[in-house]
Amino acid sequence: MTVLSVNVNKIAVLRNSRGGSEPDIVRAATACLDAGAHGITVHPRPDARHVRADDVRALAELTRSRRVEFNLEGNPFAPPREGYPGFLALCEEVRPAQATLVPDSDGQITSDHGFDFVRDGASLVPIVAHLKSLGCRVSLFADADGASGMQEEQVGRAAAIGADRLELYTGPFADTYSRGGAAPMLERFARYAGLATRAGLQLNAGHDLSQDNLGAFLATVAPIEEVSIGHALIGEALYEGLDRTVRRYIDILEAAG
Ligand SMILES: CC(=O)[C@@H](O)[C@H](O)COP(=O)(O)O
Ligand SMILES: NCC(=O)COP(=O)(O)O
Repeated sequence: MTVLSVNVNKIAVLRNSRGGSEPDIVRAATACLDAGAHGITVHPRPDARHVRADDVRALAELTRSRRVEFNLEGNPFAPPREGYPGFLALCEEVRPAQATLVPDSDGQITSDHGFDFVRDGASLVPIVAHLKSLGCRVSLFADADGASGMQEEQVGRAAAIGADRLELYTGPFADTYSRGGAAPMLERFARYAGLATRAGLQLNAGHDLSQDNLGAFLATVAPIEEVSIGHALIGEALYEGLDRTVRRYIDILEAAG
């Protein structure tokens, strides 16, 4: 079975909007694990717009105590700055079970592309080796739709880098799925997955996956070891939790007379 790692970045977005400590990211992650999630993902960004270094430390502690996977995502080339020690420094400190390298530029609103392994492969080799020496499984964010170049060439270069897995960037799939007619895109993803698997790479997938599109994706693209899901899952949790929560407030008001 494909395992689920819940990305809790959005809990920190809500928390930071008021500057306090609620909603509590460790409590939210604990609820996800209690519900059966297999791991927790965060993607701290250099501008600390949501998850911060302290959150990374607290979630590393939680996942260690629960013996589940902690997946830390980020750009290893982004320089450290005040409040952000840098992705590699965080990995050295907390030793996540999985480090997922993502080629985001600073200030990017969200991840929107994978690595071009022909261009970036050589620079990734020592970073991947270092992370593996720390005991991390290493995954590389990848454009399965061919946006970075020919699939055969991209997968061939990716396989030579030394990483364990590729994370298929599913944004383009989710986009076409929401507009209808995702079959050609799914075929491209399935083809890329076949090439990568034959090259000895395991596969993760993530970005804009949701209750709506996940089943269709997994029915066509295989084998996927892990999906990391955050934005849609937290939004869906609001819809699914609002009814119960509002009823509790009504109960309090009624009890108060
Ligand atoms: C790599 C990836 O697809 C996710 O980590 C996504 O980028 C979440 O990051 P944000 O929550 O900052 O959008
Ligand atoms: N790696 C993808 C991830 O962690 C979550 O992406 P999204 O569901 O927030 O788009």
